[in-house]
Amino acid sequence: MSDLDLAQEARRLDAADALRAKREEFALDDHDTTVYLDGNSLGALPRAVPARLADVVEREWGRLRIRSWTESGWWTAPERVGDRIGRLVGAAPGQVVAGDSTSVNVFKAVVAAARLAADGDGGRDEILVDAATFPTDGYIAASAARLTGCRIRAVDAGDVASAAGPRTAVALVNHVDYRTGRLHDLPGTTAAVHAAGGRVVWDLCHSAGALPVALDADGVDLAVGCTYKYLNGGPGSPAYLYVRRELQPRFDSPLPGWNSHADPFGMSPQYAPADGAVRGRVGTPDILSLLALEAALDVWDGVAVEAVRAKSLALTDFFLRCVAAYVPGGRLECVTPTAHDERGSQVSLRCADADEVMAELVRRGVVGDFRRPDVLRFGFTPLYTGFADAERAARVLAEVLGP
Ligand SMILES: Cc1ncc(COP(=O)(O)O)c(C=O)c1O
Ligand SMILES: Nc1c(O)cccc1C(=O)C[C@H](N)C(=O)O
Repeated sequence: MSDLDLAQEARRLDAADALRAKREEFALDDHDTTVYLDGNSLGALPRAVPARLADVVEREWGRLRIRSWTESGWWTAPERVGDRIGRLVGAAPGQVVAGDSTSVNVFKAVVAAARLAADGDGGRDEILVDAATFPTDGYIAASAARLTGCRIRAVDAGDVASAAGPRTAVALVNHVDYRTGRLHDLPGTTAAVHAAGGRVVWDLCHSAGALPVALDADGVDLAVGCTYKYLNGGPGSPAYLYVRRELQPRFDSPLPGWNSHADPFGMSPQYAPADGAVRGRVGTPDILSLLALEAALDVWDGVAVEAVRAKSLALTDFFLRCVAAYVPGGRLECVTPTAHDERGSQVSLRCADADEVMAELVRRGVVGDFRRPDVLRFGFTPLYTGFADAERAARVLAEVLGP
């Protein structure tokens, strides 16, 4: 198909796109000159956030000051925002708490899961870790292992189900691989680890807000994720922790700060954990970031994650078609699976001199990112990425790679 045909098809697909209007809710005023395909690293700014943040600063902090902890709902914001995230990851209210970083929540979840296993039959001393994990998860799991007397075993995420055995305390797995964009089998892996008697912690950083996640329905024990990618919460916005309701009474946090106390203002020297998701809190929440995130989540009102997923797959399929049509064979290797049930919301292409290629793409207005040693990563955020963006990105990529 010629460039013209694909450009026309892109316009037709954009015109028929039910999510098209959502793009206007984001500050993407440079979209004539820039194609932003890095929402899997830092989501774009929802237009409503600056005014809300100004209100939080000027009125809630500036005028109400300390009263805002109660009158503006600051104190309960971690659970309130957690519930809104819960809707996007298939968690009924009361199981998700927003706060801290993903790294810190990985620590809480893995140590708590290892403690649960020790509580049970005691013979479990193995933490399985996705061998290709985003590094922070691996570092933290290794520290959690040292603290809990466990040992780490790294296995491919796809092999966790078969690797889980009588020694497995917990498996820490990424739902979508950050480098390749491979989507792992959450229901099957969770069921297999459970059948072996272990617990599973899922890292949802690259799936929440990009595809349906069914934490409750799939029986997940614990999950963590960030909110600055597909949830558009802003740089360093709070992460979240899901603790399945049945496990909450036995969730023994390794970071039992005063915010997780049953009576925080009792200021007791004895620790008594709160019930419910609150138990996952640590110290004072980062209110400015948390309330920016809360405002950012408004873009999800009236949006079904299933519709986002359908568009994500259509966008990534279309991008791959455009790349195949425009880029001469042999220049790129796609490392993202083409099967829909194995693909997240990104396309990763391996090529020579990928760092220089990405730098040139960015200079020409196509913003993706480069992951060492040789991966060009393009993230597709269906709430604001269109088919014409995908076509243009592929065309500019072909220009950069040359004949
Ligand atoms: C899978 C995954 N886990 C964790 C993180 C980062 O954790 P943190 O929010 O603590 O920086 C990222 C990205 O930064 C990630 O892609
Ligand atoms: N969290 C990030 C940051 O603070 C600076 C730059 C990038 C990031 C990222 O989120 C990287 C991302 N998790 C990745 O998948 O590569």
